[in-house]
Amino acid sequence: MEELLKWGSKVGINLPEGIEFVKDEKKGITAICTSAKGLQNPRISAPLDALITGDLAEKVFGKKDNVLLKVLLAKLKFDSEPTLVDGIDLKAKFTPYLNALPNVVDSPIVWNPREIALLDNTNLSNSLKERFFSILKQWHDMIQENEILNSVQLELKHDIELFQKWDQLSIQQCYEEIVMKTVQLTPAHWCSFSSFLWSHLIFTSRAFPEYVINTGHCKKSSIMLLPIIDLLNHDYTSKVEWSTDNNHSFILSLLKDDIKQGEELFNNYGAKGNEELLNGYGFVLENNICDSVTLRIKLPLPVVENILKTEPSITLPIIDDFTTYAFDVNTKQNYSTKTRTAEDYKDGITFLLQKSNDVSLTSLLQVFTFLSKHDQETIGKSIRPRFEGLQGLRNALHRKLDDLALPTSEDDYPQYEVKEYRGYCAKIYRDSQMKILKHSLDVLKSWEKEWLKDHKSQLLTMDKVLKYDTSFADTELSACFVNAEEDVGFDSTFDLFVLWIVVKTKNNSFIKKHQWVNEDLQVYTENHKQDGKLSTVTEDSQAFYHAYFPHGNETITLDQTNLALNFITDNTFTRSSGSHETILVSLTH
Ligand SMILES: C[S@@+](CC[C@H](N)C(=O)[O-])C[C@H]1O[C@@H](n2cnc3c(N)ncnc32)[C@H](O)[C@@H]1O
Repeated sequence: MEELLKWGSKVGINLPEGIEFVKDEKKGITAICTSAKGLQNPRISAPLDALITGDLAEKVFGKKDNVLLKVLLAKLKFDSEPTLVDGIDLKAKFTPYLNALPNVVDSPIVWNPREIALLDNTNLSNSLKERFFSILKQWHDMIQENEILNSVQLELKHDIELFQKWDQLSIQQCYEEIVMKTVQLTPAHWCSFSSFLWSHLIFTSRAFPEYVINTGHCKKSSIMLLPIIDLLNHDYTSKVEWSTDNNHSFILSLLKDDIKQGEELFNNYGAKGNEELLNGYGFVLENNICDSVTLRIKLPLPVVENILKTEPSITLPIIDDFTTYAFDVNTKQNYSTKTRTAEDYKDGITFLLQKSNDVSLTSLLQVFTFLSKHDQETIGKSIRPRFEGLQGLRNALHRKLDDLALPTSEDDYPQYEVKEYRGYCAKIYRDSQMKILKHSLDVLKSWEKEWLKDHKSQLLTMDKVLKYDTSFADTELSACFVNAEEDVGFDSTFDLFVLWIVVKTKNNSFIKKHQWVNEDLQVYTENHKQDGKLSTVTEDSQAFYHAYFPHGNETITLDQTNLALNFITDNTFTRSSGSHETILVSLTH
């Protein structure tokens, strides 16, 4: 560290008095205020010449590009030969910085198989191979495309073959064949994938946007490294400003005028959840108020097209709407779906559930409502699809929550050790994901309770039917089964509703309180006269009829059962919680 600070002052990095860099077991290097008087709005600045930017990559490899910048860092770190730019050896120039960079960033990308097993059933584990491949592909495509790097291809044969047989590789092989060389800093070649992976993680965990010093003259996505400034750890409450001057220096200002002795100085990497922090930076925050659960829903593109066309008010975000870089303090920008087409959703619709707001939950519910809607129902007016959508969403969240509670496969990999810190990160990440899901389920439950209350007069439960329609309960139902050889049991309130409709229409005996059901039935039959829906007996209706009347029934026909079953299917929802109660919703009431 001393060497790095000495180098920093030589190259013009300006650090205020009263800051000491101290090693912390969990956070690595931390910047601590040592001044008895405290620090007031301290600023750290670094001149352009002390930075590692895409311009250097361009001078070495002929093109300014983030991937080539990562290759440059790998070259400086692992190539024993000098890297000359304008007569200066960059390797020698940046040695103190290169030596101070962490050997390993604790991203799950470089965890061993046992550690990865601790993440079983989380998003991070489910997408690990996909993310690993996208880094490998970045490296592979760059090697193929760049003429200067073409010359080293022969030495990269092993890694290129790994790329080619990627589909057959297990996580364990990735670890053994690639990652071990990365974490042990023993890549076969400076341009190998193992060295690229080290560099890639250095960039994901500590890069800054170049546009701060080069506004309008670089791509928005261009990144760079800022020695010493990048030693500051993350706190999402820290107020900071990133700026520049006429000489393109980078200036980090901490907007806090009372940093006390012993306090840590923080940068702010943005409002990031633990998934993003763990994946890109290798750490998590306990009680992270920015934490979220990412839900990706893949729908057939014609369905997406239909939503975009008919329900433009439904918000359909994609992952890019949330992707933030190390440098985006203003995360979760506003996004507009107006100009999107179904093709934009080929990788799915992405929602980020958070405890702090219900925005995503509301949008998700709209999507589930849309998916539950029949042709004659509308999103705004019909309450049945809203209730059914809520049940569908609740089921989906429950499944995710249940998956997260399953035991992991950690014991399958006894040959590997678990690093305590990684075990800790996995636990905090998983627990927080579960807490957010439970919170969302609680919110859905409270919404359902509210709606049930608000729409009480339009809803009918079997309990209420049995309570008021005493003739059905006492005689009409049993009369249907007088010839049954065995006692008949009713599987569900859904089935009872179908039988109720069958019996009441046959006997024309709806009680006054339930006349609206009779009216709804007329409307329903009328609505479906044109489309022929009711003229074909469905397989479900046949199965229902044969289950209850295996030897037929003298007074109840298959056609009547078909009408009742269709009516009940289309006009009820079944609660997913507890009793799985079916509730009839009025069309006209
Ligand atoms: C930009 S660097 C900060 C300097 C770093 N501590 C070092 O030793 O080089 C980012 C890395 O610091 C660590 N880090 C930053 N903020 C942290 C925090 N709030 N808690 C734990 N680790 C943190 C993580 O290892 C992360 O990858």
